[in-house]
Amino acid sequence: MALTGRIALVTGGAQGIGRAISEALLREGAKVALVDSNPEVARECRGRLEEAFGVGSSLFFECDVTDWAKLQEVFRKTVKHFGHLDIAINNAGINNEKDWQKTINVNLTSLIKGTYLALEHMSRENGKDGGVIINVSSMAAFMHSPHMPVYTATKYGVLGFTKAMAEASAVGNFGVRINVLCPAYVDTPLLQTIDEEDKMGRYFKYKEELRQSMHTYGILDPSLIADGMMMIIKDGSLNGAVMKITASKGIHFQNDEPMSA
Ligand SMILES: NC(=O)C1=CN([C@@H]2O[C@H](COP(=O)(O)OP(=O)(O)OC[C@H]3O[C@@H](n4cnc5c(N)ncnc54)[C@H](O)[C@@H]3O)[C@@H](O)[C@H]2O)C=CC1
Ligand SMILES: CCCCC/C=C\C=C\C(=O)C/C=C\C/C=C\CCCC(=O)O
Repeated sequence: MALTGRIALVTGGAQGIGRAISEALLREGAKVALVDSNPEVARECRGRLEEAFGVGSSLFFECDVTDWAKLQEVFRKTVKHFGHLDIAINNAGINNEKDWQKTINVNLTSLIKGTYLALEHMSRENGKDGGVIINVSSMAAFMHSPHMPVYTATKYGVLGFTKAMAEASAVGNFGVRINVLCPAYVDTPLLQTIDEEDKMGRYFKYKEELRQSMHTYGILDPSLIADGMMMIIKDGSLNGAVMKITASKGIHFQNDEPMSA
């Protein structure tokens, strides 16, 4: 997929991984709608992106992805403004083991809603031209960390939902490729939550173990995650792909064993 003139929507786009992919897309000539709930980081991000890529290239929406009506409006306004939608990246995510229901709501429920909204605007079923969706999971979907059980559960959920949806898209001829990305630790403000008792709850006491785990497995640069996303966006053969990105193996794919009866 050539990216000039393509239209992308990125949730959690103003910081960390979301910002890195937004910048990569803009560099290659795409136009990007950035959706973020944090007005401060969004303001800073907006200034930088408009300076670097021009005022018309990006759109900013202050929106909490858990607000269903607002999220619907954001997709509608993006399509109205740019004319259509080609790429949706459901990236917004949090770590909050204390308010764990919020973690499920942001990381899983809202990602499912984001996927359905993206399909509404891209699927051939709705008379649209197709596109690509990337859902952001984590290596936590493969690692069973005892210090982040609900976060881990949401990332397992994202993995399973996305694989099932990819097959639904193939079977239903939606014309939309749906893939999942599973990074290991990435150098973003999310990692700092291990020092926040109100986010870690009963697992706060394990923060040194988590720090040690980061040391053991390494911490990736967000630009590498953006590189992986760009590979998925550009490779038209990928649907249902599970891309892992780790310090030890770099960008690689998970291959499931075929099920036997
Ligand atoms: N940083 C890491 O080590 C890893 C992160 N991930 C996943 O990557 C995704 C992005 O994470 P990071 O960039 O690291 O986090 P981050 O905390 O640096 O950035 C997340 C962005 O999402 C926004 N956001 C959070 N809740 C939101 C909501 N309810 N509605 C709208 N926007 C919201 C934040 O304001 C922020 O701008 C998450 O899904 C995370 O679980 C996956 C593997 C590793
Ligand atoms: C509740 C505690 C959270 C603390 C850290 C915050 C965010 C973590 C984000 C992740 O998604 C990272 C998850 C897992 C990575 C773990 C190991 C990767 C090892 C991969 C390898 O090299 O084999």
